[in-house]
Amino acid sequence: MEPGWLLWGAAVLLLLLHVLAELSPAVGFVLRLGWYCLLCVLGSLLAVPACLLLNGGRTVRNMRIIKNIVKAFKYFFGLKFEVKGLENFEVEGPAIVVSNHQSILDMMGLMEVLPDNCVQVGKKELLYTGIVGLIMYLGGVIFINRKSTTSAKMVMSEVAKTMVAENVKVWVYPEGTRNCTGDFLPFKKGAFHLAIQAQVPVIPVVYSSFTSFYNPKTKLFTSGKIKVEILPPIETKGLTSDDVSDLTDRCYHTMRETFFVLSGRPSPSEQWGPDQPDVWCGTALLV
Ligand SMILES: CCCCC/C=C\C/C=C\CCCCCCCC(=O)SCCNC(=O)CCNC(=O)[C@H](O)C(C)(C)COP(=O)(O)OP(=O)(O)OC[C@H]1O[C@@H](n2cnc3c(N)ncnc32)[C@H](O)[C@@H]1OP(=O)(O)O
Ligand SMILES: CCCCCCCC/C=C\CCCCCCCC(=O)OC[C@@H](O)COP(=O)(O)O
Repeated sequence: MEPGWLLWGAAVLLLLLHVLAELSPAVGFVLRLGWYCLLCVLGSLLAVPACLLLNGGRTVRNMRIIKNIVKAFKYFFGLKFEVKGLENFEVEGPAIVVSNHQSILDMMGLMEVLPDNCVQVGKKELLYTGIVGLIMYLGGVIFINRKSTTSAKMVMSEVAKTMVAENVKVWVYPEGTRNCTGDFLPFKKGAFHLAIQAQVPVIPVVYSSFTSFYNPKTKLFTSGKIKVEILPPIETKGLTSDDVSDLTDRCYHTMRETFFVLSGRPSPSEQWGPDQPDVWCGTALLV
């Protein structure tokens, strides 16, 4: 087929998709989410050779390459980030970063603020998403098996040693799963065990609620603004395993309070629970 016809075909297809998306929010939602996944695949196709050529294999240095590519994604979706407190990342040495996790779109918010030398903890299933899994592996993502507490704890304990030896920050989503309910899930304690075992500070990062522009239940995915706040580090020097619960609670309450402020919603004490408890925030692929 002639290239001219191909271009015409692509233009007509894009126009059709655009009209469909405008006519039906559900179609628009699926198309936008599909486009996001396609961007992740295309970005990975670009990043994998760059990471291999420039850094030779699996290393946290690859996160810079990944970050620079992913930071461009927001323009395709009309998303704006307003970031406060970046200076709080400037701690000497390693740290545990904890943040709320609403959707697979969080990847964009993550890369918007990701400090140097920082890797994320992710579920091992992500490793099997083809080229996207490969780029995560090359970026140094630490994969855990959520179906085995013993194995997840062993991996985390190993991380406590290596992050100090290699001066790396580790980003954990303490809710342990995506949650787009407009509130927080209870925090799991792995991140806080890790911080105390390594005697490194915890840096909380809060993203405002996505529910005004992204809601899988109502098939909403439009442009929007996300407020991000990096809170001051919480020291763990001298804390022991007895302090894990207190540290977890402290982070949870500070972050949840900040979440409601950033989201322009009444403070937690004035309301109860999630506003849409059964909102599911994912794609079937990422089970
Ligand atoms: C260029 C284009 C690129 C395109 C884009 C692609 C890629 C970009 C690259 C990188 C970005 C990657 C982003 C990845 C995001 C991934 C997000 C996720 O996958 S979130 C899901 C996975 N993460 C987590 O689950 C972390 C949070 N979970 C925990 O911390 C858990 O505690 C756990 C360690 C996983 C264990 O969980 P489990 O449910 O099995 O058990 P419990 O939490 O109930 O704990 C049981 C018990 O054990 C105690 N505990 C926990 N951890 C420890 C520990 N380390 N040491 C000792 N004890 C531990 C815990 O306190 C409980 O005891 P108790 O009840 O007595 O308190
Ligand atoms: C050979 C297999 C081919 C599969 C191709 C899959 C292509 C997938 C393409 C793009 C996927 C975008 C990946 C973005 C990564 C987002 C990470 C993420 O947010 O994972 C969710 C995880 O935190 C929690 O999972 P659950 O909420 O518990 O579930």
